[in-house]
Amino acid sequence: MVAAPLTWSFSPTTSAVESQPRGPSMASSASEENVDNYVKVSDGLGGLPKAILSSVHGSEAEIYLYGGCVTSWRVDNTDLLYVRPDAVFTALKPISGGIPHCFPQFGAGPMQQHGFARNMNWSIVDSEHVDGNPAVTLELRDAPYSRSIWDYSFQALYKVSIDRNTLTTEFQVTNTDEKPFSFSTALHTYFRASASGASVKGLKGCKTLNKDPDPRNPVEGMEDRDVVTFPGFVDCIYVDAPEEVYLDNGLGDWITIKNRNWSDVVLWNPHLTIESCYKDFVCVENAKIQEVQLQPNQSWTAVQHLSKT
Ligand SMILES: O=P(O)(O)OC[C@H]1O[C@@H](O)[C@H](O)[C@@H](O)[C@@H]1O
Repeated sequence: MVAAPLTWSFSPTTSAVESQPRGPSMASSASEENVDNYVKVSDGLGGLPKAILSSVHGSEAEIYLYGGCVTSWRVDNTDLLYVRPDAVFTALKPISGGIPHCFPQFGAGPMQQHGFARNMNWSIVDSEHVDGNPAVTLELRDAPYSRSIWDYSFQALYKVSIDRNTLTTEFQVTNTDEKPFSFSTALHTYFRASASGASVKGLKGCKTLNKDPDPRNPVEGMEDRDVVTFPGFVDCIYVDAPEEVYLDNGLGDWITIKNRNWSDVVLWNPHLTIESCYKDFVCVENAKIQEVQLQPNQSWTAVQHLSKT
């Protein structure tokens, strides 16, 4: 394993609200800077910095520091993730696509939908590679913007690594405050798909909380299908889901979605509510719906491991 010297990190995390649009100095310093042979930072859309991971095996991933959002995961020259055509890269709104973070709240609640982590700037704090397979670690800390919404000191670390046909993310939240806090969270993964042909296996027998028709009052049920499809609007939480589920994206790819400590799975397809692109993706989200309670200095870690089979 080789740890690269760090050449890229941002000064204190700012929010979209506090931060000004990125000025030329930030944008120009971001263009094509090598962190090492396998990790590069360059200007992405809208001049927003993104880390590009390239494995010796040909696979690649891109991560925007805005939102700590993985926007692309390419295996065999095919991007298995999906960014919606209406996604904006202005740092004024979360990036709609890839793997947005929902933290410290999943869904609707006292704060904005899905929390604030997806609309704050994360920093690169580490990078390494193992036999030509790169990894980068991003960090998000509390800032005046997050404090104005959720008045706690925290550190979130997000390690993203790729191998020949895998993308692994490790998400760790530490309570750096002097008082306890609790949160819910998810990785809101958008997979490129043919929604009408896509299906998910492995959820049979799970308790379901169906957010359709009222996301604030989900209806309890039980999944009795071996193969769950997306015939129309789908917005459903699978509670205590297994550690492994399988996505057939309807385009010829099978993706195994393994996890450690992400206890729940959410399936979402907006159907006609996002008419322009609902046919082209499905969301299969590893989530932690029941709030995690952390005492001062305690951490919580969860891993998501995607592999194209
Ligand atoms: O449009 P957003 O804020 O990214 O959220 C999209 C969807 O995200 C899903 O995770 C939720 O279950 C849905 O209820 C929600 O509509």
